Amino acid sequence: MHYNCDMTDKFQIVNFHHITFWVGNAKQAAIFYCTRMGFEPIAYKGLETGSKSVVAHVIKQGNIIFVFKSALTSGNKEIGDHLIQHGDGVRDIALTVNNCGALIENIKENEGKVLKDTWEESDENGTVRFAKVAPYGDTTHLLVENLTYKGIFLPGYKAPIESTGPIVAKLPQVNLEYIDHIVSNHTLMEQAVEWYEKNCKFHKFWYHQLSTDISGFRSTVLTNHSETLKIALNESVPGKGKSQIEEYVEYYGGDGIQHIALSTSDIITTVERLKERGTEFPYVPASYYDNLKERIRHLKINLYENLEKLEELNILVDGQEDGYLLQIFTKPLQDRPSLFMEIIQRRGHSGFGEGNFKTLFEAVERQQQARGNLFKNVIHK
Ligand SMILES: O=C(O)C(=O)Cc1ccc(O)cc1
Ligand SMILES: [Fe+2]
Repeated sequence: MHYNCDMTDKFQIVNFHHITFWVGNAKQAAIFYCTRMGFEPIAYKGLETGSKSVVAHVIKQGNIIFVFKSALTSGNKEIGDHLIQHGDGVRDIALTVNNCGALIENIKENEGKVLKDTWEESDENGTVRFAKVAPYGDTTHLLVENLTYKGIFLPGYKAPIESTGPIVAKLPQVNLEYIDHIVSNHTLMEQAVEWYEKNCKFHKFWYHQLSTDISGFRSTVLTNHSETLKIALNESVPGKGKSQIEEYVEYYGGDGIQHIALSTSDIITTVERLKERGTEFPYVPASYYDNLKERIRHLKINLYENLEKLEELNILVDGQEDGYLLQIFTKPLQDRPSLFMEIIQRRGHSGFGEGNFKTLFEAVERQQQARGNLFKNVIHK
């Protein structure tokens, strides 16, 4: 059956609610993100709260919530298999929706995969309705419809049982504010793009393709009806060698989340403080900054930041007369070259930094080369 009516009447996907990582040791992973990136513990469930099989440490910064989960018992096949396949990584992107039931009905009409039909959970702070769906690979979306909930996170979670300690408390504030966009890597992205278009009623926001001497990729950006939420999907374009998308898919063991872009309203201070905390950023060649002054003039960007400071911190700039954005990637945040973060500041520019794509791509490619995974003249079958 085909719907002609506007499904956005029936449901809306409003925003990112939280991101869940499945990791080998949730306690240690959570403290890594607190120490390196300035998150703070806000909620917990584990043995002490009556959660016998899975532990969850919930950390927050601005509106950004990360949840780290690990198995407490031996023989947890679901989390165990996920770890063998993917290593530590993003399992789920929870989405805030205004009508869980209507979204699930739409997915069923489209024969999209529903992992778990709607259910409700309550505690003394109220009730939340959930459902769980699967867009591609082993990545899932928990749908979260807040019916009456007023607690700190979600039903069943309690206050954290430990703090980050006195030294972390002294570290400078990073001031990350919200999730700007999320990007996934795919062997082939078309099916996943269609999944979001049909099931979530997302529409295409942007499309871009680029190649270097060795490799290339294409990227499709999707957004919801009111354009409050953006996700991008990447796949390789055939080139002379292995692309960073292929490297990711090989090490992650399938399609999955490549980066999460976190926003700040003062990227210079944010990046300085992330560096003080030990977060590492890839190098951007000086030639980028040699050209930047001219590009800024050409694009008629009214740059507020100090150019030398941007160069010192390897922050990139792109935009046009009516607005611009500043962005930087971190290095991968675990041993496998899988997940990294992007830090982004928008000054009146809601698009993607087309003029930075190649520089960002090449900065990752240099790391790929250092890992011994960038070869020319690989024959593609
Ligand atoms: O512009 C952005 O936000 C990007 O994130 C661009 C990008 C995405 C993926 C890559 O592997 C390299 C560059
Ligand atoms: Fe990005």
